[in-house]
Amino acid sequence: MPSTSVPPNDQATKNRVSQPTGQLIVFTGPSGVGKGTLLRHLLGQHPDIQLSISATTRQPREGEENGKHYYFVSRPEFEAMVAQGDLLEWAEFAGNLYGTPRKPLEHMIDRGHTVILEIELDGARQVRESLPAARQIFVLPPSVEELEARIRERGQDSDDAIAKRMARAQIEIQAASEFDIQILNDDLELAVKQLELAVFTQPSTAAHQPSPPETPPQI
Ligand SMILES: Nc1nc2c(ncn2[C@@H]2O[C@H](COP(=O)(O)OP(=O)(O)O)[C@@H](O)[C@H]2O)c(=O)[nH]1
Ligand SMILES: Nc1ncnc2c1ncn2[C@@H]1O[C@H](COP(=O)(O)OP(=O)(O)O)[C@@H](O)[C@H]1O
Repeated sequence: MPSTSVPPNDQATKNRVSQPTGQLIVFTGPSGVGKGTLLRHLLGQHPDIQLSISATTRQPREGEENGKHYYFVSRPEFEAMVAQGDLLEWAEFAGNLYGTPRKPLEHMIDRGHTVILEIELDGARQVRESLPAARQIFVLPPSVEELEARIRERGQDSDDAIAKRMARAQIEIQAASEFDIQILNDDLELAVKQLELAVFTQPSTAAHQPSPPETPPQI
């Protein structure tokens, strides 16, 4: 796959001499499927991979830190970011706004990093339009019942927030086939291995491999 660079949006970027560019990976799946868990394992093994930090109007959960898990902002602050073109993509999810700050992402990609955007379906679709070379991965749950059990077990969302997430989950799961790669998160260890493979395998290389002959060549 060709590397993905974020379109330049200022003069300094346009004037820069050519540098290695990294790849962008979009990572999507219904709330509670285990995206955060899978990424923690992946980043534990590959600390060079960067995770984009989103802006959100959601209230911080217990243990979440501003600037580490999210940039927690007010709705007017978020709307100002949108108006100034500061976000690569953004969407409303379960009553809150979420978006990807453009500048830090450009910086990481330009420095040659692999960067992962953990974002919901609408945002993934926006990135597919603006940066079609970004690899898109979708995580599936073993079942909708198991998904709800995981959200409840996590114990961090109100009943209302869980109901909104479950309603959205049905729509998101139906869109899984739009993504380049689907990973079933049933056995966690297996799913982490599949994620590693999805991130580190270059699909264009595989696509250009000659197919093996059906019968061994005659000598
Ligand atoms: N479009 C978009 N979605 C995001 C962004 N950041 C997080 N999300 C998604 O917003 C949804 C809700 O995230 P969160 O409130 O942390 O809940 P959780 O997924 O249940 O842990 C998830 O599907 C995230 O992937 C972003 O920058 N843009
Ligand atoms: N393969 C798995 N099997 C069982 N439970 C899992 C698995 N993956 C994640 N979980 C659990 O599911 C819950 C939701 O995971 P989380 O990573 O927060 O999901 P997401 O980031 O997609 O919202 C957590 O309690 C987590 O420990």
